[in-house]
Amino acid sequence: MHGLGNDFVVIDAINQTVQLTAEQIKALADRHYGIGFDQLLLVEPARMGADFRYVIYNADGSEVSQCGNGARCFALFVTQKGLTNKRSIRVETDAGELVLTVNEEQLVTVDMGVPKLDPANVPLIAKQQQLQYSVDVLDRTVAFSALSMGNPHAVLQVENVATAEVEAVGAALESHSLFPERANIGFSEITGPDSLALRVYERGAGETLACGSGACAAVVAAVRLGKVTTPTTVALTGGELTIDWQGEGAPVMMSGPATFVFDGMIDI
Ligand SMILES: N[C@H](CCC[C@H](N)C(=O)O)C(=O)O
Repeated sequence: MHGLGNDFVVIDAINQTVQLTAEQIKALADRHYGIGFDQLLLVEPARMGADFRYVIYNADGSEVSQCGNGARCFALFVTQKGLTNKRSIRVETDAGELVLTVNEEQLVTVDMGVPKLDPANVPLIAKQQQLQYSVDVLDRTVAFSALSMGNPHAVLQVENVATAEVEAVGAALESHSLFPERANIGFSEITGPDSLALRVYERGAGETLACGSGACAAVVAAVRLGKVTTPTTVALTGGELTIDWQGEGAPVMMSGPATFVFDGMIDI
C-alpha cells in the first residue's frame, strides 16, 4: 500500500501470529533483495480498549510510534479486509490513540493527536520551548522548529524545496546528538497564505515521497511562526495532504488518500 508514494507492507497480525526481528524487517525492506517499503505496519489486537493496535517499523528495523501516511493505509486495510465495518476507527500506538475516519473514494482523515512542543525525548526542547532553535551542521548554522507528533520532527524553513540539500543536511541532522532518538527532518517552503511545499528526510528511512507526520509538523511550525493559516495544503513530492490545526492544545487533523498496490504472502 502507499500514501502519496510513501510505501508500506501492511500485515494482518489479528488472524496470524507475526514476530519479526529487526534484521528480518531490514531484509524485507530491501528494494532489490526483499519486497521494498519505507515502513512495515502490523494490524494487531488492541490492548487498551481501542479497535486495533497499530505497530510501525521503519525500513531500518527500528520500531516507532507514529506514521501518518501509514495510518490512512491502516484504515483502508482494516475496512477492505473486513476486519471492521466501522468508518471511524480507534487505534492505539505507544504514543497514544489515533482516530481514523474513512471517507468516500478512499480518502481518510486522521486525528493525529495534539502536537507535543516539549517532548521529553528531545531534551533541547523540553526545557526551552522556543519557536526556533539553531545548530551547526556541515559547514553552516541552520535554524529549525522542533516538536513531536508522537515521533520527533525538526522543520527547516527553506526558500526552495527543489534545491534544498535534503540528503546532506537531512542525514546530518537525523542522527545529530540533539536528538537522542534521532529525528525526522522536514524542509518546508511557504508557497502561499495557506499552502506550503515539503520534503522530508525520514528517521530510519531517508527521503520519502511523502511524510504524513512530517506534513503535520511542518504546518504546526508554520502556524506558530505566523506563516500560514489552516486548513493548509501541503504539497509533497508524491502528492497533496490537507492539514488542519486550531492551535496549541488542539489535535492536528490530516486528510489524504490511501492506495492498495498488491496482496501477497511472505515466507520468513
Ligand atoms: N520515519 C518516521 C516513521 C514514519 C513516518 C512517516 N512515514 C509518516 O507518514 O508519518 C519515524 O521514524 O518517526
